[in-house]
Amino acid sequence: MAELIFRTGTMDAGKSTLALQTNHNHAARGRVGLIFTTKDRAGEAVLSSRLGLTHQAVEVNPDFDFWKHVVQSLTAGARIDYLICDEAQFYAPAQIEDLAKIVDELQIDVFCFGILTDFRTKLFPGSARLVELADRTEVLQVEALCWCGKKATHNARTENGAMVTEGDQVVVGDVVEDADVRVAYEVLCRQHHRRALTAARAKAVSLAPEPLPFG
Ligand SMILES: Nc1ncnc2c1ncn2[C@@H]1O[C@H](COP(=O)(O)OP(=O)(O)O)[C@@H](O)[C@H]1O
Ligand SMILES: Cc1cn([C@H]2C[C@H](O)[C@@H](COP(=O)(O)O)O2)c(=O)[nH]c1=O
Repeated sequence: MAELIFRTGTMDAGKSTLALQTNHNHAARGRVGLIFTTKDRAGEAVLSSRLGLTHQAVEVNPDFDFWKHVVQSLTAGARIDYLICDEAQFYAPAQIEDLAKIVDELQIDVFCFGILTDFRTKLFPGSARLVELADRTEVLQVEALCWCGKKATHNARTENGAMVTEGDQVVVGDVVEDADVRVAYEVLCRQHHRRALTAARAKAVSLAPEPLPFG
């Protein structure tokens, strides 16, 4: 039976790497797959991992029709055993529903990869629909860490080095600790996300001079 699988984790957890490994492992056994992504940091129509691997992909725009694309390919004689779908948090809920239909009606495995929540800790609509529809939702085993050493569970957005909790849900960016980068991201544990305590702020606080003792 084909399956819809959602593999999730914070930013920088290794999702795109796993997407490329999944493709490699299936292709190595003679299975034929299609690769999709959207808004990858490396540019349009490319799936990139921070480990340096990249693969050409179909860019999923808001009006992209998965069902039509797959049915047209099959009708033209192509073989499709599986789909790899990266940055799936950005897909529209209707596109996720089409992926579920592809699994059920065409018996094609669909492997989705993406983050669950945004910088405000709110679910992305695409990820919410995946959690609702997937046969399995798996959290990546390789854990990204908060600066304190605990497992990172949340994605923080920084603007000019300071954590923000307001703004557009979608802003493409990377995890970098550099106050000169206008918009960046940092993974944190819940406690430090709640307190807006990023690595830079924690360092600044720990370097602040001790107040003079009174009396
Ligand atoms: N120089 C490096 N050496 C070893 N591993 C690295 C290096 N740079 C990045 N990584 C690994 O790559 C992971 C990020 O991979 P990536 O697939 O781009 O993440 P995601 O798609 O989840 O944002 C990091 O968590 C780390 O494990
Ligand atoms: C938290 C958050 C992230 N994004 C963007 C930033 C990146 O371009 C991607 C995540 O990519 P990764 O491969 O998982 O590192 O999502 C965003 O647009 N809004 C957010 O709130």
